[in-house]
Amino acid sequence: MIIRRLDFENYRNLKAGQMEPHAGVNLISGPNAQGKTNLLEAIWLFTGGRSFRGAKDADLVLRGERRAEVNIGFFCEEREQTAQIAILNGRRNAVLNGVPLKRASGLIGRFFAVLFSPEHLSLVREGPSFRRNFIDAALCQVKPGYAALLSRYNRTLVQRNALLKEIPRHSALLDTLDVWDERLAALGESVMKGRAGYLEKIRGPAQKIYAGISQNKENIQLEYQKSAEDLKQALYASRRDDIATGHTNFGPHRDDMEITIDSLSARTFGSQGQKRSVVLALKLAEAELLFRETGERPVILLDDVMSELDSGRQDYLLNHLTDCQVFITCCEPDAVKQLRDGILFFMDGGVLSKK
Ligand SMILES: Nc1ncnc2c1ncn2[C@@H]1O[C@H](COP(=O)(O)OP(=O)(O)OP(=O)(O)O)[C@@H](O)[C@H]1O
Repeated sequence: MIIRRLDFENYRNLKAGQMEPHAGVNLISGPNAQGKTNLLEAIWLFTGGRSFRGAKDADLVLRGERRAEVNIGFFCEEREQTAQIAILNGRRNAVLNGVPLKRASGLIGRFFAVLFSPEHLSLVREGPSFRRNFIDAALCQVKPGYAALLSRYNRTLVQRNALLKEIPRHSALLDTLDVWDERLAALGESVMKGRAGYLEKIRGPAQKIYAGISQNKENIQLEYQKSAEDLKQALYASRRDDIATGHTNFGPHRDDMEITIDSLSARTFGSQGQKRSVVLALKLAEAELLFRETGERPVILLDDVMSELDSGRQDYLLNHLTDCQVFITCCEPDAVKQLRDGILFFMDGGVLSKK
């Protein structure tokens, strides 16, 4: 997947401009608040997803204007293609190869990108839900039916929890718990199998990439941690606790992914740079898996990735991701000097220029 050209009009603070990116690395430098992230966000919208900053579509239009538009020409599935995103009246519309799509989400599966943004550091810094979400989001992209399975599991979990809260007041309802346990255990086992399987696949690429980032000085290990080995049995055994607390204490909603660097927990012992490197390795490994599943290498979007990384790690990102097209934003003037091949852009007040 290669973006050949991109133009924008009234997208956030990007008034009007265009770029012809390099097929390799595109480094977008500039001081804070100039529009670098806005540019990555505009590219991200072509995945069919919403703003990765949780913004409403209406907020994506330059203040005071009615309509925003972003166009790309890109090479995918061995042919040149075009796509357009337009935002009008708080709605995002998409056109693919001249054909208007019913919904902007119709672009899902037609344009692939993998994004690193500083918010993703929660994956290592925060609690298990961020790690579960990472695996779930990645699986939804590559495994047909996984999103539906997950939502069935979550719905069943909500229903079981509602029942647990009712049982103390209506003891006859205890008899119906068997049915819900059976259902939840079956769905839960499938979710856990899917996640553990994904981890098996991503482990090798993530280890290789992490070794590259750390210049072969460190190793990471990823392990899926189940809250229960036999879910049906665990649900049965914890009924008393579950009824007392009013929620289900075992299942994939309580699982985690343990990440260690040289056998020490990345969350507890990792430095800022190591944590950042772990998240990068996971994201780049996700891109590798997308390639294996779809045959397309996603565009890599790295927002504000350089800070906290030493020059060796920065060098890896700038000069060793040779298989895919990469867009990197950065504020560090020194990082820019390390770029060996690629194009250096400068963003100033929403105006993009080549350096
Ligand atoms: N709808 C909008 N209309 C006009 N300006 C906007 C709109 N949305 C955001 N902005 C402006 O865009 C700027 C932020 O741009 P962006 O987040 O891309 O910065 P950045 O260059 O990535 O900075 P940093 O290096 O700090 O991450 C802010 O000044 C903000 O006010």
